Amino acid sequence: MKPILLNRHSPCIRTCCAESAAMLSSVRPGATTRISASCYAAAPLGARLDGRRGVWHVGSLRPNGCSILPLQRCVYANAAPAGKDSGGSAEPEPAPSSAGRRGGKGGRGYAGAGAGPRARGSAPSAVAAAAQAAADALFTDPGAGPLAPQVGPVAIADLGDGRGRGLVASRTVQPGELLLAVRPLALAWDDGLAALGSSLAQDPVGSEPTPGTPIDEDLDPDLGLEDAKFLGLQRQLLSRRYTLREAEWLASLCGLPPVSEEGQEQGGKAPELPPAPALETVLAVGTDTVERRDVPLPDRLRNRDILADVVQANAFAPDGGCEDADAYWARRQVEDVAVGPMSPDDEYAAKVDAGDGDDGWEGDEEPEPAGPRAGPLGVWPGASLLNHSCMPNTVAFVVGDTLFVRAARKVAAGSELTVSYLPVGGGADTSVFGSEAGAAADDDGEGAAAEYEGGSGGRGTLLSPVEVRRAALEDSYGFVCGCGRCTTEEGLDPKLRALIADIADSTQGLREDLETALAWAEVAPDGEDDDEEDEDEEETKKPTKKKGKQQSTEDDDEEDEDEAGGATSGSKRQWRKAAASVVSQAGAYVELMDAAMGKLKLSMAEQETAQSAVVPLYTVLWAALAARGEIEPPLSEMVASLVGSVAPGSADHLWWRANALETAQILVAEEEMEAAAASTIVRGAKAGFGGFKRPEDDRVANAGNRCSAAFKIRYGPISRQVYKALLKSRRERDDAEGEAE
Ligand SMILES: C[S@@+](CC[C@H](N)C(=O)[O-])C[C@H]1O[C@@H](n2cnc3c(N)ncnc32)[C@H](O)[C@@H]1O
Repeated sequence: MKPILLNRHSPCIRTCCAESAAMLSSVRPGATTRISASCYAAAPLGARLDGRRGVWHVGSLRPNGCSILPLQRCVYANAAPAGKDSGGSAEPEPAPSSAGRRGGKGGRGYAGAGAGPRARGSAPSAVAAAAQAAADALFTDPGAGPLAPQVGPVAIADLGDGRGRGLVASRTVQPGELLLAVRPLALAWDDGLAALGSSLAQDPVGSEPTPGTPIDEDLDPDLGLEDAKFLGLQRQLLSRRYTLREAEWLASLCGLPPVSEEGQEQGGKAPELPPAPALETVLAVGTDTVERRDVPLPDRLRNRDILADVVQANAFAPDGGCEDADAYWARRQVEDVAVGPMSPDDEYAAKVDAGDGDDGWEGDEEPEPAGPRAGPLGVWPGASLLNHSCMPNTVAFVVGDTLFVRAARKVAAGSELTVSYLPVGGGADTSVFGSEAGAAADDDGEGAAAEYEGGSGGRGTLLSPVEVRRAALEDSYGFVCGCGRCTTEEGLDPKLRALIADIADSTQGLREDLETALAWAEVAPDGEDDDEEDEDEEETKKPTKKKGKQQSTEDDDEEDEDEAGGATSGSKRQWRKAAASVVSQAGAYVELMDAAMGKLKLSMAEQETAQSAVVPLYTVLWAALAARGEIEPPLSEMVASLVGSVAPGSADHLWWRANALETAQILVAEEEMEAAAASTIVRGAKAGFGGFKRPEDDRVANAGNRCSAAFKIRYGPISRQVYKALLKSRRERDDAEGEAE
């Protein structure tokens, strides 16, 4: 069997791996597929990681061409039909482009095109057989696969107490479990908005809504991105055609009774959860292979105010499944560390794959990677019944245009399933209604809490204190959040609350101080050694950030005195002092917090709430330590970036969370082995064998700390139990895999 090689820099394979792992089943049985070394999601399919070099053996065949996530820069792996050997090192036909439907992006070519042969041996037959069975189960056993063709253990419930309807778990749900997979009623991507603006201006919505006024009336040339998205959704709801089920859902979201096929009202019948889309539908984004859409928007819904309300109350802005450009490049770096730098062939293939649809090399110019895009704003039936909590137990993210909702922790049978309407903060702008609700906190402008920026540019976030979160939610949705975290936070000891508010205020100041420090670092020399002579002026101008060795504050001051004068040493001195000051202030707050929490005998819930309230402080502290070179980059940075960049709630994500430390250990061990080979003699002579501190200890701890911070930033507080559950499920999976092999 000839191998098929996928590009190892195919981000979506990892990012959305729980869903896209299914795509691996499209590869020829026994084929060798080379993808990211960290695509652990493939394991449940029976794929096996070969060593640590990113080679997977996959053992299943889907006769159809597979095009995972055509919106992103994904691999198209068109396996030849069963029994038909393509007769070479994988030259599948180009996958049909569906990306052109959105924002004019073209399809992508086969990732391996032009990359040359990178064949590995075929998979051992036992592994291939196991993989085949596992992959087959994905399609034949409704409960087995990540895209099982039914909705997860979810039921609609009338909750009372002012929260209206909601979703509850119909049985105990494990962390990471898929709860919903839903296709949208309307969807707006950032990159489609320019088109939306001009199309709204030139092509007003055809049929004038009655009895409301045309949506286009709101259009003005300075329309902001968020408003344009909301208008775009209204326009789509107005002008598109629906399946009967969708029309019923829309009516239900409008608070109107559903209509039968003959147009009769069906008096208050509660909507059923929409069935999960078939795998083929999810993969072939934008096509309607399951149900025909032939119902126009019912006249009674042709009302601008009604549609505006539907959008306002029900639109989600979940994670797009692929991360933003920074995280994408950060991950590329990590991959380089993990599997070695790309060969020129691979680099070329990755660029083509990430580019705008060329599937071959044309001309001299290299195609530029397009970079992943942010998530869309959309209305998804079913998921629109999820109520908010500041300690949500689910996360939502988009693959293609399908919204996936997964459990972020264990949920007991009968408990309500919740999601956060606020962005999580800390720069990871994963949110449901993030921009709207977040912006509301800006206007509030009152008191210390309102000034607190919560790590997300002045917006109320999941990490903001209770007052800010509540103000944002009340402003946007008109409810006062009474979730467990809000009530716990309210009930905290007044002194501790005051301390948290104080810390929240100070964090923004510290963040600014750190920025100042980093600005100084930009102009400081890039010398390895602090007592070196200043570099020449050319070097001084280089915009580099100092990431040097560990250095105490006292040493800094002493050595500053020794330095030659002038702008260079001045910059260096300023940078060190500013960073040292941030470290010491943030450190003092952390100690205060620890002391306060130690004195008050807090319950677990109170501890978690208090800790989550100061996560932004920790972020600043880590950044300041890194700026001073006290956390050794790049490892801790890279592990944290990686953890932060995968789709929240995906199996990949949960895996990374639970195994960050282990990952760091592997990376460090690898690095250390290499370093040791080079410097055993020197180190042995300096410290004596066994006499020196193993350098990985701190670095692993740092990586672990940063990962759990990233976890908190995404999810809010996480209990020990959940963390244990994740580790346990990981261990169980490892054991099962071990036995299978
Ligand atoms: C996306 S809908 C959720 C489903 C809604 N409960 C229903 O019955 O259709 C959003 C609306 O639900 C209500 N809601 C959501 N979370 C809530 C909470 N934690 N407390 C009170 N009301 C909430 C608010 O009225 C909000 O505008």
